[in-house]
Amino acid sequence: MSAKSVKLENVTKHFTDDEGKTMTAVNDVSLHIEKGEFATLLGPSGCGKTTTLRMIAGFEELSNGVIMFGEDNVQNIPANKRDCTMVFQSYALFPHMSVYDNICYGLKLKKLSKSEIEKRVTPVMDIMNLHVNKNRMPNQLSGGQQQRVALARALVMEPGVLLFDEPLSNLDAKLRITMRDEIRRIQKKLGITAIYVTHDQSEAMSLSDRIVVMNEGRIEQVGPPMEIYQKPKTKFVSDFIGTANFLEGVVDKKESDRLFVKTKQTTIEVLQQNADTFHEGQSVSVVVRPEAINLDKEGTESAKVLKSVFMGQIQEYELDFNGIQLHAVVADPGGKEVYYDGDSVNLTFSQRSLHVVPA
Ligand SMILES: Nc1ncnc2c1ncn2[C@@H]1O[C@H](COP(=O)(O)OP(=O)(O)OP(=O)(O)O)[C@@H](O)[C@H]1O
Repeated sequence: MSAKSVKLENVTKHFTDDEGKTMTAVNDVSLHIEKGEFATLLGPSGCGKTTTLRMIAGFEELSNGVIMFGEDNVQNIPANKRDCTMVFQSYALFPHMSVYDNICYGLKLKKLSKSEIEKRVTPVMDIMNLHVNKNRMPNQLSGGQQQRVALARALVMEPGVLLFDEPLSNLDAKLRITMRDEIRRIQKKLGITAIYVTHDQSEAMSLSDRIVVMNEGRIEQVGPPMEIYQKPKTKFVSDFIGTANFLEGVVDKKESDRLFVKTKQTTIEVLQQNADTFHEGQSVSVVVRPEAINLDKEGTESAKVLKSVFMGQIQEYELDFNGIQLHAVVADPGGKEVYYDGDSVNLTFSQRSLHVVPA
């Protein structure tokens, strides 16, 4: 298996509907995915992630731009000749073929000998734990087992790039977690370049080296999961990834690595690496993650508890903070003072968990 890097340069896709109206599904997207990297395209329905994946696979033509696999421009290479394989949401197994024959299908098309096929298929079936089901038909398998066969069928092709189009959407919640761990384990073990499409942020967080957040056909931000969560560049990203409270205000003062934001509720000091990209007087939103809010009897800012819910590992609060509602989450509630509906509390914000984005 020889993993390939994938480069998209100014890729655009227009669609024209039956009435001749044109819409832009993917708008000037540039992206470089490294060899062996796991990258996830994440965004709301209709943001263009599947279209982007389909262009990489060769199922859709580009309206503009270039896609490279390694050093090769793949523009004139049809889908079945590209060095990539796609795993689909629907598994797309052949119902009349056994597990083994499904997995071998692509290799037979390539006219590999029986012994060569065996050599490739056996280790993949080992990794995927599929030997016991070798002779079964797809309709005798559970959803998770079918998806495992679909993944095995893709892996035996030893593609330079492995593409996933929401492959776990049809599985129940528990199995989704098992399968995503399995996908990640195998991808790491084999060093495959993987591009994965999902609208499920926890899937993207747990699988990816980098997440590509898309919105309305454009890339909003690319980065490792933690960076996307802690340092969102836009309000859209902070809202789409995790839960966010927003305090709207203006930059009152800035220093090299911090901003002082005057909001209607309070003035907040935020440690901000890119403070120099903001200017005094600029309208901004302070992203306050639920875990950035500390509740105490003593503190600088008072709030009222509207709702307090014990969830086992966490205590969730809805707070009224000078006219706006904040959602707060406190870990390990057993070891801390718990507040109840109607209580007055004081708030402090963990500076390091705050972030400022343009309004
Ligand atoms: N073949 C097509 N003809 C016309 N419009 C299309 C076609 N395929 C996609 N679109 C439109 O392009 C936009 C992007 O679609 P795309 O399927 O890439 O989004 P997505 O982010 O993958 O969404 P979802 O998660 O719902 O699959 C949508 O507005 C969609 O309606």
